[in-house]
Parts: sequence; structure tokens; C-alpha cells
Amino acid sequence: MSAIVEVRDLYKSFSRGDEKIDVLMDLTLDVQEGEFLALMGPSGSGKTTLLNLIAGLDSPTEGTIRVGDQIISEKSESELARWRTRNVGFVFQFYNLLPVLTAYENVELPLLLLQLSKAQRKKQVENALSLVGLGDRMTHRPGQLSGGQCQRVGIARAIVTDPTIVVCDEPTGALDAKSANDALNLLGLLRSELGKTILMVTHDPHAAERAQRIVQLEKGRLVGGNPLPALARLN
Ligand SMILES: Nc1ncnc2c1ncn2[C@@H]1O[C@H](COP(=O)(O)OP(=O)(O)OP(=O)(O)O)[C@@H](O)[C@H]1O
Repeated sequence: MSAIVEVRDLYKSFSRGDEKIDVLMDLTLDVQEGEFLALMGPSGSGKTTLLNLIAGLDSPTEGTIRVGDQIISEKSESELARWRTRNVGFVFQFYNLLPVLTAYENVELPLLLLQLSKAQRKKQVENALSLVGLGDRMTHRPGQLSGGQCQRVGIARAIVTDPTIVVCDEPTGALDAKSANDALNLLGLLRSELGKTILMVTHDPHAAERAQRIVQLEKGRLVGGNPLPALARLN
């Protein structure tokens, strides 16, 4: 097993007027290929900032981030945008589905940025929607689906490009207990059946428990535990 995400000596600051806000400090983390990792910590500790940096939505102030065979911390904004299309699947708290599009069309969206034939896109969208148990809901719009079903569409959209990593920011935050459990089962399945690497930010201890490893952030630093995985928990 090898690290698919390697974060080294990472610092991230934001400027607000004359003020410099240090959000992440001296952070080093490895995520193994096929690992399901939960990021926890108090509000404002930097969880989303770290997830966004690993997903290539932002660039670090200092330090390096490698994902797969790419040093993403060295990429320009346009290079990052191209890289994300192929390599990152996003799952959001409020699903971020387009209400005027059907489940099929929402899942197809990330594929429109790739050079694929319509037939190939159809195959991948149908596979992804079947995998999340919504093969019979492809023509429904988000307004015709429950919150749990919307999140399953969101998960299908995240995996339809077969990305290197799947990042989830509070994926169960808007769901009732049963739908949250279904979404977590599905994330577990992506890892166990498809070998997906999943990074999940959550406040919910029940959600975090479903990951193989929990890392805690406090005031921008990783605290407690070993930043390298407890290998015994990996299977
Ligand atoms: N673009 C930005 N400009 C200025 N400050 C920012 C920016 N993004 C984040 N911050 C600050 O960075 C800190 C960490 O924010 P972040 O969203 O990463 O925390 P979090 O741990 O995910 O919090 P929560 O659990 O509440 O979502 C906060 O103090 C926030 O105000």
C-alpha cells in the first residue's frame, strides 16, 4: 500500500485587510490508496481549508501536496482546474445538484468536460446511478427526490469520472439518521468494492466512526494520534 495523498510541511494563511490569518500550520499527512479518512475538529480549525487544498481548489502558502503522481501545490489555477476534472470527485453537504436537470443529467455533468462519446458517457452515468441504487430514478429531478436520494445522486456524480480521490465535506450534515447511514454505507462500499480513496470532513462522530482513520485538527494543526495510518484498521 502506498500514499496516494502526501501533504508535507503545509501552511495556509489568508489575508483580511492588513490582517494575516494563519489557518493551517506545519501540517504533514499521508493518506493511503484505498483509505477512508475522516477529518474532525472544532469549527474554524481548518478542516475545509485542508480538504480544499488537497482537492486542488486552492493553493498552499507553503509546503507541498502530492496527489497520485502530481505535485498539485505547484500547479497554476488553470492547471488545477484541468487536474480536478479528472482526479477529484466532490460530495457536498447540500448536494449541489442543479434543480432543472434530471438525476442522469446531473451525474453526466462532470463527463461533459472530458472527451468522451455520448455512448461512453451513457454507460458511465448508468453504472454510477445503478451503483448508488438509483437506476430507476434517472429521469427524476432533485425536487422529485428525497434528501437521501439527492445525496446518492451527489455520490454518483462524484465517482462517475473514476477520480483518484473522493472528497466529502459534511456529507451527512443535511440528512436524517437513516439517510445518513445509507450514504455512509455507500461511501464504505466505494472503498471496499471499488478501492476508492475517500477524505471526509465531518462533525458527526457516528459518521467519523465509519472511516478507517480519524485525524483531528485543532487551530490548524493535527493533534493526537499518528499522522500515518493505523495499518491494523485498514481492512
Ligand atoms: N477565503 C478565506 N479568507 C479568509 N479567511 C478564511 C477563508 N477561508 C477560511 N478562512 C478562515 O479560516 C479558518 C478555518 O476555516 P475552515 O472553513 O477551514 O474551518 P473548518 O474547521 O472547516 O470549520 P467548520 O467546521 O465551521 O466548517 C476560519 O477562521 C475561517 O474564517
